[in-house]
Amino acid sequence: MDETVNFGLIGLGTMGAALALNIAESGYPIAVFNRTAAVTDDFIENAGALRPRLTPTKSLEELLAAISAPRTIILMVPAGQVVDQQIEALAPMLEEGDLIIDAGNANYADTERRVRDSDGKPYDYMGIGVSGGEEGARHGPSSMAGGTQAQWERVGGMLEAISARYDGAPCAALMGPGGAGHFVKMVHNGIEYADMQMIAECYAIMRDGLGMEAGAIADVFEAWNDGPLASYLIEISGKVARATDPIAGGPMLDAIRDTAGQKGTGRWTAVEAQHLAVPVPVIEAAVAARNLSARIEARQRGADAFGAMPREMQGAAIGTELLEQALIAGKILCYAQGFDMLAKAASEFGWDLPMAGIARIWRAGCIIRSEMLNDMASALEAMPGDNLIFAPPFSDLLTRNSDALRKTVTTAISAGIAVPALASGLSWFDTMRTPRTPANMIQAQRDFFGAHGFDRLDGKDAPHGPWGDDG
Ligand SMILES: NC(=O)C1=CN([C@@H]2O[C@H](COP(=O)(O)OP(=O)(O)OC[C@H]3O[C@@H](n4cnc5c(N)ncnc54)[C@H](OP(=O)(O)O)[C@@H]3O)[C@@H](O)[C@H]2O)C=CC1
Ligand SMILES: O=C(CO)[C@H](O)[C@H](O)COP(=O)(O)O
Repeated sequence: MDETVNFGLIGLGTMGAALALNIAESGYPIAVFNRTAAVTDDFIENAGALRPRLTPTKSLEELLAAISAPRTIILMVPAGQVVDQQIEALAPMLEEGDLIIDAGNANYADTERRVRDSDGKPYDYMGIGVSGGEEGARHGPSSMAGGTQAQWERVGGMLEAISARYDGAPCAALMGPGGAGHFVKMVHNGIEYADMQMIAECYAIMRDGLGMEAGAIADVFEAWNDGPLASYLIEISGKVARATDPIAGGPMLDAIRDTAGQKGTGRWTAVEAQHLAVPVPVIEAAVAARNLSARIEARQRGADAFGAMPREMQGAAIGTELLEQALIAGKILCYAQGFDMLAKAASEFGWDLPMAGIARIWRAGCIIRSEMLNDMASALEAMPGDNLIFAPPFSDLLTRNSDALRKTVTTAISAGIAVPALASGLSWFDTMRTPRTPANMIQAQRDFFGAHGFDRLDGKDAPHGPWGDDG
């Protein structure tokens, strides 16, 4: 084994520490640096058998001195200014052939800018999206690389070596140039928000509508994890529902405040979707739901002013089998929107995004990993450029399960259980099967107040309405 240190990593937080151990374990000795030196000391002390492959350093100068050319320095720090500060601090000390990789969650536009800024400088720059949380980073993440083919050839071997595997295939691939890797990771996180929100809405129906205890809800998630919904997020939802509060006893879930945090990747997805004019309402609903969850005082005020929701669900309106079918339909609609967004970005930015390849590297390692992604990879391969809802087996699954989604949404809404993600998915699906929408009214209104014109159905050249003095 070659023990030359060619890699360095800055930021030994949750992800950086796990990634450094994974890289070392996969056969790549690595030097590490952390702003707070005590964290580096702890990290090294707890590195066990991997200790000889790890070089602790106490300054950026020491870090760079510990790495031999060709030097690759991985940043695993919070997005935004911190990344820029690290690049600024490193840049004067870098030499021809050095490569900086931002492996955190960066906004793809920042990555594009940083790649442009590296032009004419001695160092190269790559943005790589890494998913899988702490466990994935330690034992096998899914990595979405942005960069040139030459850059991929330089670091792809290492990324594949540390990655998760699905049927032996590594979950790491080159997405395209510049910010493409971070764009794909951003959409992954948007889908993650939507997946999580739809699961939470099913939990709300079980808890508030069906009056089920956490243990019974855990049973349902565990059963679902043996069916078409089998996925990491369903698996951990079962574990979460099963867990007992070590402090007060009782279900852990019941002790957790209902305000969802967020670091911004879901919001970036919604904002970028608007820039691209691509409809991703399930993701947008999931972001809005997190924002609303944070307004805990306003929600209490609303309950006091207008009466608390939800109401009890009447009769045995829906069962958990129907709920499972609804979630199957919702999940397909959400992924169809996410892949649609990727396709739009590819055509807008001139990226040759490997659509089926993206589904393939999401099959293991990442937070949204699921069995369904295997079929999605085949569908995207068989019908490139088409929306997933039209590709068997998803068209068949939607035909079979969309009525359950409708019944679930209408029943939940009748009981005042908010199901924004499931409902948005359904409305998107309904619109996708409506040959004549009410947009003719919008066009008439726009023409009335702004003389914006419209197309006539009969093709005649008369682009304005008879609005007279009112218009
Ligand atoms: N946690 C997760 O599940 C995932 C996170 N990510 C992304 O990975 C990146 C790191 O996240 P995570 O490991 O969770 O974060 P943590 O908060 O656990 O760690 C942050 C790291 O960045 C360092 N750091 C913070 N601020 C500065 C600064 N101003 N200057 C220098 N170093 C700084 C910290 O050093 P110090 O010890 O001195 O504070 C620490 O090493 C983020 O971009 C995140 O979005 C990606 C996928 C999953
Ligand atoms: O990238 C991730 C998973 O894929 C991170 O865990 C990220 O922090 C999740 O986003 P948020 O904190 O906004 O829920």
